[in-house]
Amino acid sequence: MERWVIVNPAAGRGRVGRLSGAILKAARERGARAFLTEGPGHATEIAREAPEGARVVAVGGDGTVHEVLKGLAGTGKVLGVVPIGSGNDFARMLGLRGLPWREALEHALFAPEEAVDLGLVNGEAFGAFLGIGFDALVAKRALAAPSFLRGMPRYLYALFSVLKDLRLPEGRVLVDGEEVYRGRLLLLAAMNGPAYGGGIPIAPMADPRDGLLSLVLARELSRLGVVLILPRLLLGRHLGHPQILFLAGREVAVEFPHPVPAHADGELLPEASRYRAEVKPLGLKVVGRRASVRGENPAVSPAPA
Ligand SMILES: Nc1ncnc2c1ncn2[C@@H]1O[C@H](COP(=O)(O)OP(=O)(O)OP(=O)(O)O)[C@@H](O)[C@H]1O
Repeated sequence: MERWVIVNPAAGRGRVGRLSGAILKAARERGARAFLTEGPGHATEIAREAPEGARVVAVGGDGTVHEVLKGLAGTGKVLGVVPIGSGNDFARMLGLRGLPWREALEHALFAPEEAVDLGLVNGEAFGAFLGIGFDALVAKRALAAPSFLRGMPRYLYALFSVLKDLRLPEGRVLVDGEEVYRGRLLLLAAMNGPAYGGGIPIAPMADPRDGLLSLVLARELSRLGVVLILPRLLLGRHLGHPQILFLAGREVAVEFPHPVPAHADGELLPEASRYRAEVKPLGLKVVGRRASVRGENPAVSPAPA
C-alpha cells in the first residue's frame, strides 16, 4: 500500500511550517512519499494524484483535512490525520487529539482503518461539520479583520462586528423532504462530529457512524439573545433553549431569498441561497482511534500492509 503525507506549512499559525522539515523527514524514513503544499487548493490536487487504495495523511488543521478529503471522496483511498492546526475538529471527531506529532504520524501511517459517514453539501464533500448563516458570517468577517488581530481576538472582533449589524434572513428548512422550519434563521449546523470552531460542542450527541447528520437550528435571536446563549453553547448546554431545535436526518435543504455564507470544515463555500446537504453512510475511510482500541470492532477491516 502506498502512503502519502501532505503537510500544510501555513497551518497551526506557522507551527507546522516550523516543524515541516522534521515531519517530511520522519514520513520519508517510514517509507511514505511526503509533500509540502504551496498554497490553498494544492492539497486537493496532490490527494487526487495518489493511487487508488493509498493512505493519504493530512498534516495541519481542519482546512487541510477538508482539502485532502475533497481529493479522496468517492475513492477507495484512506484519510489519515496529524492534527497540528488551530482548529482540529475532524481529529477530535475521530478521537485523535492529544498525541505528540510523531506518534500521531505513526498512527496515521500504520494503524488500522475504519469508516465514518461522509457529508456532501451542494456536491462538495465535508468531514466534520457544515455551518450555514451566523457562524459562517463570523468566519468570513474574521478573514477581513485587521491583520494585527490573531487567534481568539480576531474571532471576537468578527463576532461583535457581525452582531453590530445583525439582520437575520428568512429561511426554509427541510429535513428528509419535510419542512421543519420557516422563518428568521440565525444558523443551521449540519454536524457529522460533535464540535466545530476548535471544540465548540454545538451537537454533543452527534455520532459520525450513525448514517445521519445531526442538525442544530437556531431560530430568531436578538443581539442580546446571541450574546447570552454563547456561554451555554461553549458548555454544550444550549440544546434546551427554546429557540434551538435539535434534529437529525439523512438530508437537509435550506433556502433563503438571497445568498448566505456557509462553511464546511472551517473553509468558506461558494455563497449560495440554497444549500442541500446529505450524508453517505460510512462513505469515508479514515484512520481513527476506534479500530485500534482493543475490544472494538473496526467498521472496515484493516487493509493488508
Ligand atoms: N503553502 C500554503 N500557504 C498558505 N496557505 C496554505 C498553504 N497550503 C494550504 N494553505 C491554506 O491554509 C489554510 C489553513 O489551513 P488549516 O485550516 O489546516 O490550518 P489551521 O491552523 O487550522 O488554520 P485556521 O484556524 O486558520 O483555519 C487552508 O485554508 C489552506 O487552503
